[in-house]
Amino acid sequence: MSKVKVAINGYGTIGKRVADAVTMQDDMEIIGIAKTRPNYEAFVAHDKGYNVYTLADRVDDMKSAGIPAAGSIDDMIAEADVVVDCTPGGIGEKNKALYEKAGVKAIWQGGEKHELAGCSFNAEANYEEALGRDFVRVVSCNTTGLCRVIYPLDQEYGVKKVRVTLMRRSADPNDVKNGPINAIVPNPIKLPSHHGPDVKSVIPHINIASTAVKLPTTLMHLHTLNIEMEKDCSTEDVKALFAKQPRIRMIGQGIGSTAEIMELGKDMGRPRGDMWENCVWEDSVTMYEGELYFFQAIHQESDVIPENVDAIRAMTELEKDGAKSIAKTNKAMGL
Ligand SMILES: NC(=O)C1=CN([C@@H]2O[C@H](COP(=O)(O)OP(=O)(O)OC[C@H]3O[C@@H](n4cnc5c(N)ncnc54)[C@H](OP(=O)(O)O)[C@@H]3O)[C@@H](O)[C@H]2O)C=CC1
Ligand SMILES: O=C(OP(=O)(O)O)[C@H](O)COP(=O)(O)O
Repeated sequence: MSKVKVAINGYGTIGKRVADAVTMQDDMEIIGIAKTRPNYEAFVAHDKGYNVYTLADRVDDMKSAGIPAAGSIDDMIAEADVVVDCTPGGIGEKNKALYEKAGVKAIWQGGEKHELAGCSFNAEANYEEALGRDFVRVVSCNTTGLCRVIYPLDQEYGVKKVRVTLMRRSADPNDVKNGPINAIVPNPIKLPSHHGPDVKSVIPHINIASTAVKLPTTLMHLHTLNIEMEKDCSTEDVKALFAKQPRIRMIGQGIGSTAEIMELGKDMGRPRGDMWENCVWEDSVTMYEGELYFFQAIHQESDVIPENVDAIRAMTELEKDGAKSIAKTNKAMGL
């Protein structure tokens, strides 16, 4: 069977990782990536063997900088079965007409609105909803992290109410433009933050409210969760449930911070030191007066990457069973 042809439009933090994760799969391949300028990321993409495409009026700029551009973004889209749009939030929306015109399937990221795709995706929670669809949005890093813990709890015990505070990294490690560098910023001040409504775009019946702040750190996000459930369960029940989820890692062994989790990712030899799983502190999992409390850390640069691979598989119906796709993706990535 021929491989599904995938194009990456926007080769930044998320795009470069999706490209590498797709390359690790045996049922899909990267036919090209798009960059708007010939910076170091474009050179690395070229050195890795990816065909580099660019905006129609910049093909010559790319060539004169030393990157033999394969053509325009339109040319790339024409070759693809699925485009994974990883352009900055708000830009992807403008590309929808291009994808419709070319009759190509497209995946957007969490920086775009739910309405753009009409289907917000998390592999564990609603894989089946994306089967055969033309347009899907993989929810943001924080929303992905929330769905991964809320969905199994809801399946097992029925979730009555979720209250979550998100302490967000303010910028990615390579981002020299954003901050704060010496402040804690309620973001947004007007509540709730987008994360609660976003969870409902994947699992509509969940009662959830979220608040969020930005902190002067680049490594990871950290969530404090408080969940009420319909059925009784113990601390040990929840730990056991989390431990068997395919994209949750229980954290202990003296790890007391996001910095040490990032060091663990590097020590494990993960590409770029990525941590694709939710990292739940085992000792934080606590049932108190019938309510669940715990901390989890989310690696914003990488947790949505396996979800993008599963979304491609669902949309192209390479695999109808979500659990099988998750297992296949995880195995190929070494997760
Ligand atoms: N970073 C994160 O923590 C996460 C981000 N997301 C979401 O993923 C999406 C992408 O974010 P992220 O990877 O961080 O963004 P980045 O800014 O790191 O990367 C976006 C890339 O898109 C390229 N680009 C800009 N304009 C265009 C264009 N018109 N056509 C093609 N490429 C373009 C830029 O490359 P160039 O140099 O070529 O201009 C840039 O490298 C957003 O929706 C974001 O909300 C989701 C989860 C986590
Ligand atoms: O999807 C993310 O976060 P979010 O779930 O808080 O929107 C990424 O970390 C990007 O967030 P940003 O829009 O603060 O760069």
